Amino acid sequence: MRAGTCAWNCGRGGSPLRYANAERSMAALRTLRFPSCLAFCRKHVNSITGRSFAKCQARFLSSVTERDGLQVSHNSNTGVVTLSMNKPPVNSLNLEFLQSMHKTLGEIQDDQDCRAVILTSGLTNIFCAGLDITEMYQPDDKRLREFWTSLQDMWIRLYSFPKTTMAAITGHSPAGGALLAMSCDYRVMAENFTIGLNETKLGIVAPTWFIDLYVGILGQRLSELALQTGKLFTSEEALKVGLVDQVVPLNDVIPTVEKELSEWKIPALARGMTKDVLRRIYWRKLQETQDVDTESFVFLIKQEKVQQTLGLYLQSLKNKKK
Ligand SMILES: CCCCCC/C=C\CC(=O)SCCNC(=O)CCNC(=O)[C@H](O)C(C)(C)COP(=O)(O)OP(=O)(O)OC[C@H]1O[C@@H](n2cnc3c(N)ncnc32)[C@H](O)[C@@H]1OP(=O)(O)O
Repeated sequence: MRAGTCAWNCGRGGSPLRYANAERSMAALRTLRFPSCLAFCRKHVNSITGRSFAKCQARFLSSVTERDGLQVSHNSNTGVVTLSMNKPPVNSLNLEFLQSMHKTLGEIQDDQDCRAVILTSGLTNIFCAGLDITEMYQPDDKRLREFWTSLQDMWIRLYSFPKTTMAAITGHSPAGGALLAMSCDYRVMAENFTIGLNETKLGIVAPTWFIDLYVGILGQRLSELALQTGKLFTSEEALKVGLVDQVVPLNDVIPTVEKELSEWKIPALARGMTKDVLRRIYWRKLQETQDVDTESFVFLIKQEKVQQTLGLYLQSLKNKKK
């Protein structure tokens, strides 16, 4: 955009009004320098493009990038980044996906224009199916270690994220999927799905740092029952026990999160420091014992009994279709 002309190309400030370019030129909104032209342009955009001003504005105020199974859309009007998991069929967390999430969260953390993140899914009916079971079944030793370290790193980054994080849980969210949601500051879930730590059903054990989160949210007694039985809570049950903060119809999940975010008008430093005080004991505990945690994971996963049960569980997922 030429300095001295209206960002909307409305003609004020020197350049001629170019109706045909009006919609395109709204991209310049990001560097809006003549806010007084807004009302004028609003009128013209409506009559020129036939699209609503709000729609055009939302489109051009957002930048969307897609990479390695993640879609990142940045709304520069609100400062909210929507991080959408988009790895069919079920957003299972494999090594590469975990690395991609870790890297992307790092970039969002450094983005000065971002004040909050919505973590959601681009897939129908699934938020995240948890860890990719194929990473743990008949694994390669080196990759297994790398996989677990990537999960630890990603979790530490998400859980200690200084900006506000909200989970828009638009589908099922077992085990590692529940961990993602629980690591956010607020959770809105769609009706009629399930969430919870069901590890025992797969013959595996949720690590201490998963359990710590559960106990923090559900309390000791309920966690004992739910963890031992590998319970998956329905959305409605999850709301009752406080595992999620709101349950709404599917189409209302994102708008509800956006509304909630707009109501969190809290001074960023105070909110961020408070979160840090509450959470650092947990992520630091893992950070200080990452190697031991990895070795204990590898040891357990390689047990013959664990491998057998994982194999059967994988098979039962595949047999579902038959
Ligand atoms: C011992 C040391 C400590 C270990 C600590 C581990 C910590 C966390 C563990 C985990 O997160 S383990 C993963 C737990 N997840 C689950 O139990 C979910 C399993 N999946 C489902 O229940 C269902 O797939 C679903 C998510 C409810 C979706 O159902 P839908 O009917 O829509 O889709 P499916 O037909 O069942 O699945 C499609 C396709 O995806 C494969 N798949 C599903 N989940 C996983 C997964 N977690 N990992 C790898 N692959 C998965 C499924 O087998 C199907 O494959 P194909 O048959 O199409 O090849």
